[in-house]
Amino acid sequence: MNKPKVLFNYIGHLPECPTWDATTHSLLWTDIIEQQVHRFFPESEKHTVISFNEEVGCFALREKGGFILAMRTGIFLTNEQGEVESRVCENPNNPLLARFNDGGVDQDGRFYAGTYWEPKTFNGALLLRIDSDLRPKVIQNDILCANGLAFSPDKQWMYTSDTPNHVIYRTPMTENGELGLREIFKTFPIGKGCPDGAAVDVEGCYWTAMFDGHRIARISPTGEVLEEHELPVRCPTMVCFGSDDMKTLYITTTRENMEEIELAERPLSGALFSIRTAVAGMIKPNFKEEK
Ligand SMILES: O=C1O[C@H](CS(=O)(=O)O)[C@@H](O)[C@H](O)[C@H]1O
Repeated sequence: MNKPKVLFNYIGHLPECPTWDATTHSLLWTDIIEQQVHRFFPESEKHTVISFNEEVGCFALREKGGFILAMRTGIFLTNEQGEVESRVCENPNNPLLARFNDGGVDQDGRFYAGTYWEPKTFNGALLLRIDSDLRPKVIQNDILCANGLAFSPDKQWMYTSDTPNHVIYRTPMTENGELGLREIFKTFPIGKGCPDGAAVDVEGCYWTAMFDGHRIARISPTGEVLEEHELPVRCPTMVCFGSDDMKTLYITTTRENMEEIELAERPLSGALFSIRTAVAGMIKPNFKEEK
């Protein structure tokens, strides 16, 4: 089995939302706490950073060029340089209590972004969807930390996870994107790591970062753990597929809330890793707008 490799010499604070840009052959990700979007070109090792005024929980590339970004106070459209063109909507949660976290785009180009209920007092977070008409809809609630968004290749299931609640959910979807009732897909015992950001491969298997669990797991559509890939860090945050054959799994990790003693023991906490996989991953589509 392939071992995870360090992608390049970079240590982030809270890297999330790795996104492969097939047009430029580059990998993007956000560093939520540092309020930045990074881009790395694996061939040339060129690295660029765009800074924002708020935490960027997640983002997607727009079909028209530029980004759709879920920042603490709302969802924004920007150009390629990250300059804000318009605000799509406000954060439907109180932004003083909940920032945006995980998100992405489904195969029909709709953008989803979930929040993180930071006081952790109850499941106060939610999942929001922006369709091509740019109208926001809250599509799910009863979440503590929205995570793990991914879609099955047959478009029948939306997967999500809730990291501190140790659970992966799946929700049936109709052809036009209507969602049914959320159901539990898999739960995880306390102390063995919790499901964080995820991606799906062409066989419909769900690859999840196991936060607090030092590993990435590949889970079959029936919930069986098929593969596990150990990492030299405790907290991977999210994965995405990329490269020309879509057989490279890129992994973000974090050093958020870690003590000096742990950072000394696991100095790669916050680095980006990659693993070559036997099966290709699904392409992450760009966000589609009508106007
Ligand atoms: O996605 C995220 O998940 C983690 C895990 S937890 O909610 O604390 O269990 C969190 O630390 C991180 O800030 C967030 O981006």
